[in-house]
Amino acid sequence: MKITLERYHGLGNDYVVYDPGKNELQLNTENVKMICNRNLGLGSDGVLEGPILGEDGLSVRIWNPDGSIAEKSGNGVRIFAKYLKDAGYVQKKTFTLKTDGGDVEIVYLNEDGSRLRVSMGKLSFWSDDIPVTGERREVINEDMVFGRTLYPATCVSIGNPHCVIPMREISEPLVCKIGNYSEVARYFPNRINTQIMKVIDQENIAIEIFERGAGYTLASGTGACAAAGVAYKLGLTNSKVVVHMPGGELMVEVTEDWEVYMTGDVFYVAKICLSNEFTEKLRAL
Ligand SMILES: N[C@H](CCC[C@H](N)C(=O)O)C(=O)O
Repeated sequence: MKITLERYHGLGNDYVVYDPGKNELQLNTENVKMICNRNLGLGSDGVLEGPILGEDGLSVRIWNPDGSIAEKSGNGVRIFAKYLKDAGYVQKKTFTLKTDGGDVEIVYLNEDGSRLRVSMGKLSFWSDDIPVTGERREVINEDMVFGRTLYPATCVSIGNPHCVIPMREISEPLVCKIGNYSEVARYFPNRINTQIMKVIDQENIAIEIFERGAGYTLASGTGACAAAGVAYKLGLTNSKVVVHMPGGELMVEVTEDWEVYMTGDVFYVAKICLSNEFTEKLRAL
């Protein structure tokens, strides 16, 4: 059984693509964790399993490195769209990709598909969509306790759940300190992705990210869309902003009815052929 995967990254948020049409192994929580393990396996911020071919189109399953499945990934769908072009599954300039968190519209902006614009779907601040416990309301600027500190949290779904906290200064240590509590806080039945956000000016924000099921990452597409939506909702920025992250920038645009468009790059790193020994290890999990 020869297993090959393709490694890409979106602004330093790295994924491996696992094509079930080319590989026999059935992915599961345990073998995904082993593949993503940065010491024992390939190391990755997740696995993109697909294309899964259905009557209603192409879909991708998004695995987190802790073995959980995410509804959507912004860097993930850009990377996967590039894979689909590289592997010859898609020739058109634009197409719809299905995810557990809803359909996204992909537009290739250049010849090799390394720059893409994605219609990421609609933002919802409603507690039952995210979800957040308590009576049904929009979760805007609510005091939430993470660790032993109170933070002004605004929560939003873009298919997957996000908590965004505006701050004067942001840093990796700070988002990790908060994220270790917020990810599993009692407010969030499905856990949560956390971004702390610094508003630079009306057209620029910066975020640090602690992802659900992955921890600290250098960039997050859905995190960037969530933060841009929160900044606009709170009246802190215009509807079109550049989101600055440690791994790079994404352009995010929010429409009047809370649809979100994200534009950014991805990069193809390598084809990876697993050793027989590692393949056997995965098959045993
Ligand atoms: N860990 C996230 C999914 C990946 C998000 C991020 N890598 C992106 O680019 O959107 C979750 O459990 O919702």
